[in-house]
Amino acid sequence: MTAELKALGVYARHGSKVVLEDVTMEARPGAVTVVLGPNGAGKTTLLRVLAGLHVPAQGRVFIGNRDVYKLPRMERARLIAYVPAVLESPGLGQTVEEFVAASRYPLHPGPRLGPQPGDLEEAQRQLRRVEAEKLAQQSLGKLSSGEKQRTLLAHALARDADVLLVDEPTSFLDLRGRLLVYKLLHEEARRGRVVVAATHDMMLAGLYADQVVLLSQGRIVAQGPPKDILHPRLLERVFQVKVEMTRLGDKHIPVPVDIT
Ligand SMILES: Nc1ncnc2c1ncn2[C@@H]1O[C@H](COP(=O)(O)OP(=O)(O)OP(=O)(O)O)[C@@H](O)[C@H]1O
Repeated sequence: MTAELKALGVYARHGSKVVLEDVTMEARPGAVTVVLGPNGAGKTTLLRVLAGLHVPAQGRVFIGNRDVYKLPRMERARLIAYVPAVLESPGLGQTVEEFVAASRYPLHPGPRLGPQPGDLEEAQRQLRRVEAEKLAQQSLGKLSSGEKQRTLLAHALARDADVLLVDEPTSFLDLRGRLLVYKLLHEEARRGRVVVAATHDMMLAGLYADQVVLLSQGRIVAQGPPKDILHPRLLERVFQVKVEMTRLGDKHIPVPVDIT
């Protein structure tokens, strides 16, 4: 059973600029936690801090009682899969299938010897899940933005990690792709993983979040279940837009209708 992911009193900087201040949050297994905030709020930095990729200036990050920054690198890679918002890989000569399979290297002890038995099959399985199986033999450098985004998610899913951290996972996707990705994130959560997704889209948060962490100017403004956090007054203050609520089944969805 996966343990919860916790940030305690985290401060983070880029150079001399402090971009996260006193962030304390928890993401529990079984739930999709959405980090919601406008451009520049610190979402990417927070996800990278949680992933063990951006050392906090202060504070700590734990999976259960294990300090993420004290884990050996390969063990951390086995535990945490991080999906950046954009693919900036130097290995653009690789095929999509090779790239996705390479995500499984941390699962195999010893030197890197190329794909191990089962890795390519797992890559193909994850490419099918993101509806990108036709891309398997294409060069990574020749994909559209949306195709790259699907490939990045398949890459993370192939790691089979306890913790899945995804940064703006649907920014380049068509409507079916968006619905598919959040469906997959819920499937992963239901399998007992910790799933954290960052977005600036309050409607997506209303539709898909089990928990919301609302971030503004590097600080957490509120966190909890969507029904407690996604209130027009709070959202209007953070996003500086006028918000109306609409109902969809048992969900209350915030809809931005104008700028303020
Ligand atoms: N490499 C960097 N060097 C200096 N400042 C940075 C760097 N990366 C981010 N920042 C600054 O840190 C702050 C938080 O950035 P971050 O990318 O974490 O925000 P975000 O909420 O993910 O934004 P967006 O929604 O626009 O992607 C911003 O003010 C940004 O200008």
